[in-house]
Amino acid sequence: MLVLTQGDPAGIGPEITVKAWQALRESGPRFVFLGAPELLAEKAPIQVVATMAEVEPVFPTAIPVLPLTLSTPAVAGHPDSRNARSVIDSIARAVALVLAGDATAVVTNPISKEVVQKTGFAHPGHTSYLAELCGVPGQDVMMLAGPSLRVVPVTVHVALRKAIDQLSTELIIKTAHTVAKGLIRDFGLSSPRIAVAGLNPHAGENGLMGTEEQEIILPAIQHLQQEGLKITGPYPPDTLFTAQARSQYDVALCMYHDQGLIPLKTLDMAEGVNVTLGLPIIRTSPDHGTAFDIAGAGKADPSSLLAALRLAHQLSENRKNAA
Ligand SMILES: NC(=O)C1=CN([C@@H]2O[C@H](COP(=O)(O)OP(=O)(O)OC[C@H]3O[C@@H](n4cnc5c(N)ncnc54)[C@H](O)[C@@H]3O)[C@@H](O)[C@H]2O)C=CC1
Ligand SMILES: NCC(=O)COP(=O)(O)O
Repeated sequence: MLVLTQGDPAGIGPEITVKAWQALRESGPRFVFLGAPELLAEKAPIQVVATMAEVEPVFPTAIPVLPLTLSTPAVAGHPDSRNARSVIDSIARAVALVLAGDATAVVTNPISKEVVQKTGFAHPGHTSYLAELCGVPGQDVMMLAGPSLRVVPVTVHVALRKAIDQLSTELIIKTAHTVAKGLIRDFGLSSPRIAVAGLNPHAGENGLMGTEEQEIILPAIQHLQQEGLKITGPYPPDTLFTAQARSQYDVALCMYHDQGLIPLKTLDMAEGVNVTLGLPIIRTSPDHGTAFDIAGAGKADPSSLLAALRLAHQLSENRKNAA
């Protein structure tokens, strides 16, 4: 049984939750929504439950809801930081359910980083908060996975100037270790092929356009190769995502957020899934955000959430079988 968080109540989370339930109610995978019941109640049959034991038989006929309270009524498209507490509580309670063995994986609906950070939330998003909740702070790695491509940004939610400053040989090595372990254990790849992007145009062209490749990235690759990893690069970023290049690797290690997420969303926006590696639990999420601009309009596409629910189920089965 998966647990699906509320996400921002003013975003498209409630709408895609209902659409996902309509698609999965007969076939599964089954999930329980951990959020305010009124977000779904007008759009679909719901059943408020008190414990996880009640969830399973409810799913084919109603969305099972473990209830949370909002501080103020949600208005689609108009986020309100007074509801940030319930957004954060939903994530924390979902993780606790999985750690306790009452649910198999956490799937998160999108949150607004701006809204939660206004209330003092100290994390740039779910990913590092999940690691903290799981007792493994700093071990989290973000991976976006789609049918065409997997990407991992080595630096994530920081300004581009800071991302360049944050890049280090040690960070690349640590990230690659987590990626290789996750792809082997959860995705069933026996020897994942990792391609590493350069940072600069033409991957620096031998120092002509930047030295990070020679000073930071190449030493990490050489170290990891000596450990036996199938890792190559640094490759010029502009040709790393062609169909021919993608056929040569299982995951691309990217030096900053948009270097990886632009190709991923361009190729796979509808079916892209955000997976957190490095945790003792499985967590997935749609690749998109809160989409406040279309919230409440009935236009939201549930495909990425559906892919996230299906992948969470598959990964938890893989992990169970591997154990
Ligand atoms: N996992 C998460 O919690 C994520 C949260 N965010 C947050 O979401 C907020 C908005 O971010 P944006 O950059 O505007 O990205 P966004 O993904 O929310 O929206 C970008 C564009 O794509 C459209 N779109 C997104 N998902 C769609 C769907 N399922 N169906 C139809 N159209 C869809 C939107 O209408 C908008 O035009 C920010 O606060 C950001 O931090 C962004 C990405 C992931
Ligand atoms: N760009 C990906 C994103 O914003 C998701 O972040 P997180 O909330 O999963 O950490």
